[in-house]
Amino acid sequence: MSPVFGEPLCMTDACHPHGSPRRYGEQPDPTEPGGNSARPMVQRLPEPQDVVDCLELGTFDTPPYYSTSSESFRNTIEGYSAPQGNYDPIVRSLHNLAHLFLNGTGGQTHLSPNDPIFVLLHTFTDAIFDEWLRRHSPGAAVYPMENAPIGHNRDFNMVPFWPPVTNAEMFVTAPESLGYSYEVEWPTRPLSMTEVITISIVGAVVALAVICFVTTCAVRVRAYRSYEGREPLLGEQYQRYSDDHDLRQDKTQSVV
Ligand SMILES: O=C1C=c2cc(C(=O)O)[nH]c2=CC1=O
Repeated sequence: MSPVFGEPLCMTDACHPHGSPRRYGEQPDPTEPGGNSARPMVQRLPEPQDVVDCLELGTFDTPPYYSTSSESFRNTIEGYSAPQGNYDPIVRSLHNLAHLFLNGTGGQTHLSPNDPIFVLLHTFTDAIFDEWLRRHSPGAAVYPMENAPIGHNRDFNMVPFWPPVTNAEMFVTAPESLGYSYEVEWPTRPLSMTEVITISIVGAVVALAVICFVTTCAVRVRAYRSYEGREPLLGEQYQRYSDDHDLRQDKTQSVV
């Protein structure tokens, strides 16, 4: 039976042992082991603008280095903050929002890797992280040295990788250090009103300067052309005042 949107969902463990809502009386769908193949819990996916916003966050992580961190790129890309970085307990964005939209198997932490789309979602999330590192290295790209949850300080080994690899060793841009790169056309931020006004004013001033320059050149060329061919008042045959003056001085000296 196909699910009917808008019907009440059972939200108790008695109805859905894996913790996902299923309609009363509905049998688990073997192709959806997570259940909850009815209406998604959220009605929208992340937007390109959300990616633009989170890429602008200037700090990798902030205390308490947890899912409650505010103005933290890590917590924002994870999806516990608004895309602009402010933490709000009811907000789900970016990676988490995509998981919740997937619903069913892809929407539950302990099952989501079974959904093939998991790889695409996490690869794209890593591509955003790689782009953030590229844009903010080395200034803002600082991994917490201490006080992060266990296993998440800078020099701690990442669990469960073997041979051991520290968080710091993976806090590097992929093309330079890991031997792969992502081919993504990143969305761009639309200009703010202030930027539009500033660009318009600068453009107008530059245009005015060009017009003034061209007009001045044209007037000078015209003046020069109208001067050409006219007889100068003082021709070459006339002695200049300074020559005349020098001559007279010489004469005076010889008399004396
Ligand atoms: O598989 C996952 C499912 C998730 C659900 C949330 C949530 O924000 O409620 N976050 C998730 C991460 C997952 O990896």
